[in-house]
Amino acid sequence: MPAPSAELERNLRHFSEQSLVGVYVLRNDGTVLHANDKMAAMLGYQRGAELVGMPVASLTAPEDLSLLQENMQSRLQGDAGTVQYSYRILRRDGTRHWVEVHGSVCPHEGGTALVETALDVNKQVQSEWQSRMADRVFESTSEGILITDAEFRILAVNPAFTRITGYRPEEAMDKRSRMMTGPGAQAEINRGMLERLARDGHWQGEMKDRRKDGSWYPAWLSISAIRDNRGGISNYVGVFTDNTIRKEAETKLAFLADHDSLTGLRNRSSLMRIFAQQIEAAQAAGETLALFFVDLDRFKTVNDTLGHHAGDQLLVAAAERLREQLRPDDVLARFGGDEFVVVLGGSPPQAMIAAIAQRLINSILQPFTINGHEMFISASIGSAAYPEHGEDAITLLKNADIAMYHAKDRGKNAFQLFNKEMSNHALEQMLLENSLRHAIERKEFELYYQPQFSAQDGAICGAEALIRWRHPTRGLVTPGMFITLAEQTGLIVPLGAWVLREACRQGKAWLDRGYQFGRIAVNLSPRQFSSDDLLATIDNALDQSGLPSAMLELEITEGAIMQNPQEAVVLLQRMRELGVTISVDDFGTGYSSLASLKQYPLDTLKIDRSFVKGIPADADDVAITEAIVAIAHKLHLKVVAEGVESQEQHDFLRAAGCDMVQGYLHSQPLTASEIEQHWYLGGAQAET
Ligand SMILES: Nc1nc2c(ncn2[C@@H]2O[C@@H]3COP(=O)(O)O[C@H]4[C@@H](O)[C@H](n5cnc6c(=O)[nH]c(N)nc65)O[C@@H]4COP(=O)(O)O[C@H]3[C@H]2O)c(=O)[nH]1
Repeated sequence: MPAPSAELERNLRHFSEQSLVGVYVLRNDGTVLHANDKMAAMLGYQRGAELVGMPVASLTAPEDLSLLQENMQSRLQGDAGTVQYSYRILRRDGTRHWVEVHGSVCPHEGGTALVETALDVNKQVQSEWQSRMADRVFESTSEGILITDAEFRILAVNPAFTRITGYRPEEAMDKRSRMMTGPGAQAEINRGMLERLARDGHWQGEMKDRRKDGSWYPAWLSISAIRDNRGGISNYVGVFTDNTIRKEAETKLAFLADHDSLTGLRNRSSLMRIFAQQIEAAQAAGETLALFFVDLDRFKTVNDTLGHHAGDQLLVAAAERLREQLRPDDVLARFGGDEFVVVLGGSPPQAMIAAIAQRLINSILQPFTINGHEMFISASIGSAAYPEHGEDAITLLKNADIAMYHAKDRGKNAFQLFNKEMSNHALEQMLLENSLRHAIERKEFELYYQPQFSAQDGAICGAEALIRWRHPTRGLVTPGMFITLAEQTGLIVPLGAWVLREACRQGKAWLDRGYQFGRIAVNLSPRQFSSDDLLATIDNALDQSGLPSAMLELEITEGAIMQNPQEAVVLLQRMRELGVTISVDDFGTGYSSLASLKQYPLDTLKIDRSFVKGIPADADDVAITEAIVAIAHKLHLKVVAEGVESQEQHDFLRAAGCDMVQGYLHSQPLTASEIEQHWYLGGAQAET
């Protein structure tokens, strides 16, 4: 073949430079011999000349290099004349770009050169890829998708649409979408769905849709409007899910929050809310209400002898019997354990109240068959009426409880209406004891914390844990009302163990969150102090919580030590060996001689509130306080003054050398979250 004339070669070069496709010629060693400007532009360079001499490998995405090399080899070996293939070039900025190449060979200096014309197909490849992906999403997503025209006539649906609605694509095609326009959607259309779509191009909300089998279900639907070139809406794309399961879960959760999981009756907290609303409504309408407090007699015996499972079955059956005796709008709640509460509205007359109570009692008297055993129990019912026996839920519940107690006292299986003579002290105590027995398992106790501050510089150095009882009918009860009773009945032992566990748990939680609060002080009552398992209880509380033992301070009253001074020495010594610190509470009231103190392993003395109260006016209190501080310091003990209410008391105590102060002047006892706030805000400093 004759060599091209110089003119032809010039023209070819010119043609190559003008070309809209990229052209490059490679030597058989893979370096660039010639490249046009279009090729250079595709690769991110200014001029084709810049590429001359560069190895084609550096202009190719590494993952496609072997493909390129194979194609070059087959041409160089004469196996192929022209080839066509696509690969990714590597641009100057490191990005990749798809090109479609037509490759051939031409003679060059007695050998062969490779000629490549490259077409930029990047956009095309990407859009094909996107459309493949969109197809895959359309096919495989769990959301139903439907595409309609501007009149909501269905053009396409995906498999999930069929799964949710039951309609196959051919059944849905060309029909107007009922979900978007049908009766279930009417309210939304009226509420401006179409305007929203026209204005914002998007709408979402809940639709009622009907499946092929005729059943309705809630669909969470989101519609997007697609516009044509002239800006008009040409299509809608709807994406929806079947909301049934979520709705059911929401309803179930709401139900669980308000109902007792065993019997399905209202629980105590929802009863209190409903009852308060009923009282308000009755007050507005000038109506009366009747409240029953129902307690199953001998339930505990069944539970103890046949086990919890049988007990549970009995409760469910008893609840069902009570429900059968009432009208649907009477309120029936499980108050706790074997106690139920009924509220009758609409001014029930006295005779009717008694008749309904008797019906409830009779229903429980019928034998129950549980696990093949026949069981006989009975019920005692106390009743109180609004507004005659109380104007708020708590008072009415308390009075119905008192009346119930009277019914039990009269030999059980009876109904008793409350009257004012019933509320005497002895009975109150009995009731209190009764509910105290259930209070731990019902988680009715809380700990409050009163901070202790350094008298000298105001820094926080500890907090005393003080128990509170959130009583179901009496509200927040302070320890003065029940600690003595708990002592007398022995309930203080499990209660005290709970206090220890809870205080240690809370202390460790604060520690983990970085609070510097010094020590947590926990009161030990005399009965706890003499209980055999005290050391094990302390050890367990520390062990379970992980609170360092040095951060726990145990407060023992002077009286408790004096009850048995010899044993106290040994016990205190062993407590010390656990690593806790020990303080003597109410110091000055227990007639211990100050001199005898030195035989006890103590860390702190707490000056009783009764002395603090008198200072600085009362000379005796002043003298006692000064003496306690002086001797305590001689014995290397710290002194805390409790019940500090005034600035004068504080100033006096500071001047007397008292180490720490605790009292309303600085802070009331606070809930765990309040005291955190206090530390944070107060920068752990008392203001005085
Ligand atoms: N007037 C006055 N009172 C102040 C002032 N600052 C604090 N107080 C109150 O004084 C009591 C101090 O606790 P305590 O002497 O150990 O006296 C305690 C303690 O003996 C006992 N107690 C409290 N929690 C527990 C506990 O968890 N276990 C045992 N065994 N006893 C506890 O009940 C007692 C009374 O506790 P609270 O009612 O919480 O009463 C707390 C506290 O609220 C003040 O400035 N002025």
